[in-house]
Amino acid sequence: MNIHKKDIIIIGCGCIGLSAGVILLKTGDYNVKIWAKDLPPNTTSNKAAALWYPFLSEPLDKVGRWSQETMDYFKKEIIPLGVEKTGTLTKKVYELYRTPRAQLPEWSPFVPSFRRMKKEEMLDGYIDGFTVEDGFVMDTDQYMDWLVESFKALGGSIDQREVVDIREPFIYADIVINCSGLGARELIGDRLVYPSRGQIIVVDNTRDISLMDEEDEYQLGYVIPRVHNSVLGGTNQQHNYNLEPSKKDTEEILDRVAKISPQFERKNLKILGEKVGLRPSRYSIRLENEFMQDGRKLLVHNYGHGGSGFTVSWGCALDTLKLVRKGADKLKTSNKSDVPWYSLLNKRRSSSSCSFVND
Ligand SMILES: Cc1cc2nc3c(=O)[nH]c(=O)nc-3n(C[C@H](O)[C@H](O)[C@H](O)COP(=O)(O)OP(=O)(O)OC[C@H]3O[C@@H](n4cnc5c(N)ncnc54)[C@H](O)[C@@H]3O)c2cc1C
Ligand SMILES: N=C(N)NCCCC(=O)C(=O)O
Repeated sequence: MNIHKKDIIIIGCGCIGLSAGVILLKTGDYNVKIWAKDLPPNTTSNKAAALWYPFLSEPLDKVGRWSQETMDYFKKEIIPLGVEKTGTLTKKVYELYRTPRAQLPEWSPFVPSFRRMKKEEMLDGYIDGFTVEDGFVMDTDQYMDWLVESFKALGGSIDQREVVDIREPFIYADIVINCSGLGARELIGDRLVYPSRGQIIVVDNTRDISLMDEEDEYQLGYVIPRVHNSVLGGTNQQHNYNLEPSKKDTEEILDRVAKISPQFERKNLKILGEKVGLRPSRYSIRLENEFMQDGRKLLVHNYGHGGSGFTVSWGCALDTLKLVRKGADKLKTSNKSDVPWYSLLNKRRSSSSCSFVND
């Protein structure tokens, strides 16, 4: 531990906590430790599809900027490292509608390659849609392992431990980053965070374009081609905590993706497995500073990313760094000595100059 660097503890080892940790460590200004109850592959992040596309997260203007910054970060720092290392590929995505969509998504002005689909691109049965040429998809387990490796290579360390009382990490660090996802519900009592249950099916075929039938934001139909397989989805069941795959959901997902194109009919698919994750949904992503213990401690909140954690992860990590810098400057230095008051008595006897402050 380098004593000239500020110590930071991040609660959470999902894509949000790990991205924040990498950005903080890259500055060279901080010693960063992650404390997390569950580590990859046992996080929600590992259960994600995942592709770059804002979904089930607010506020849409900030989600737009964070998504664009994340796409830039992937293009500059991750895609060039190669798919074998990071499990990430650039993939075009089509968002398909069976009814006309007059409104463009509020986040679209932030994404240069976003446009409405052309007639000649449309799939049978659909009449409208949007596309992003340079989105990315990732094999989430491989990408999460790369994130852990990158965090550790930069000097970060990871302790598997549950935080029951938010004051505990402040014994060891003046700055704590709360990347606890759905866990914020218990950890800090934020009842505005709730689970939106997502189930996916992993199949062996890979395709060249991500296809998402977005007609119904609860009964989802999507096919996301990844490096070694494709993911079919999905569900969006609010306040559902069931982590077991449901046969009924599997059947309904298969029916929905078969409607996207006959090439995804059951007879053409080889199912490799199913995954369930609980999206950390909230009316708005919480990314803000909270001063604790009379302004001597800083808690930076970065949780509630719903269906867009990967899509906004690096944009939120960069804003986390800005919040740490802004908050650290305002921290009151503790007038409470770390040394217990009674140990000053000895000093008092040896030198009359010592003045000692009652705590
Ligand atoms: C089926 C599905 C598909 C998805 N597809 C996509 C997609 O295509 N694109 C996209 O951008 N997003 C997608 N998402 C959403 C994305 O997975 C989430 O937004 C993201 O994983 C949230 O990351 P996180 O790090 O906040 O949470 P998590 O991955 O849940 O990590 C939270 C961490 O905090 C720890 N923790 C919590 N409480 C405590 C505590 N008290 N003490 C210690 N540690 C604690 C946990 O153990 C864990 O390590 C999908 C989600 C699902 C379920
Ligand atoms: N725009 C979308 N439909 N995204 C769906 C892709 C998977 C996902 O984000 C989720 O299931 O949370």
